[in-house]
Amino acid sequence: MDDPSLTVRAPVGLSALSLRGLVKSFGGKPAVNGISLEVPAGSFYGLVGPNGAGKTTTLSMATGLLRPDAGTAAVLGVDVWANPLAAKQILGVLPDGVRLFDRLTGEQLLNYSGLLRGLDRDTVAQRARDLLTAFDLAADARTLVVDYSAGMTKKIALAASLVHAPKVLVLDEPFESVDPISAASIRAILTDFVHSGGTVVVSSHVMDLVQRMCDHVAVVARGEILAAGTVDEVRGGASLEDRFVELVGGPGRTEGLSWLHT
Ligand SMILES: Nc1ncnc2c1ncn2[C@@H]1O[C@H](COP(=O)(O)OP(=O)(O)OP(=O)(O)O)[C@@H](O)[C@H]1O
Repeated sequence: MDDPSLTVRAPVGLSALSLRGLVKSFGGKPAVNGISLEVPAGSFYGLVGPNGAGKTTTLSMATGLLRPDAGTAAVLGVDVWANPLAAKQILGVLPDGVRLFDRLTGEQLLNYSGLLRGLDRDTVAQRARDLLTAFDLAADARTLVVDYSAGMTKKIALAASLVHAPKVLVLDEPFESVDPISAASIRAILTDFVHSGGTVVVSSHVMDLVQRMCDHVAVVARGEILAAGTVDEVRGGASLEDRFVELVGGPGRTEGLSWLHT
């Protein structure tokens, strides 16, 4: 953290997200194989792993979107599956492959999301305007979400996940399809959120971004956690990217594609 005065105000020792022994199989094939993870309150936590590692499956179980075969998930001590309404009040979620009510305009979608969360009309209208401005979508507030680009859709979904002022944000690939200027402003919004006492968990494939942005990281592969801790602990003096490759295994073989050579 750049400014030492911006200390995290979360209760000491309380996990923002506590995953214990999460298991999920699809058609008998294990996707998540007993994942346990403690995300400290006030941390900016990165979840990295190769394609198909089980990141989305884990985050879906952690946020009440996919029922685990076994294991538990709790947000700030509230069990996500035993007490879903209370958990969802303190959680903001950007799911993978965002499915939105895309026949609404961006502004209507934010208003709808806020009203669903029980906010009053005036509060929600003000927050919707603030979020549209913060995500550089004010000019497209009256455009249908179905007509948004992929990056704009990601941004409006992220804005919708914030409208009820959650305490813990779980974001699956928030930077995918987002241009560099928007990515920088999203990073600033998330960093500010953490500095004010919130917790952010992001999955990402971009190691450099995770190394710069996050203070903690977990490396997932084949449905298991290979390493977890502060970014410095996990990378152990190397770059996160080199450490990732070392943990997960090197690049695949390309010899079989000789027919592609010109
Ligand atoms: N609904 C589903 N039905 C069947 N198999 C699934 C389903 N969802 C995920 N899987 C399988 O579970 C495994 C983990 O997938 P998951 O989407 O969690 O990985 P990921 O780490 O998020 O990958 P990526 O980085 O490519 O998004 C994969 O083998 C995937 O094929």
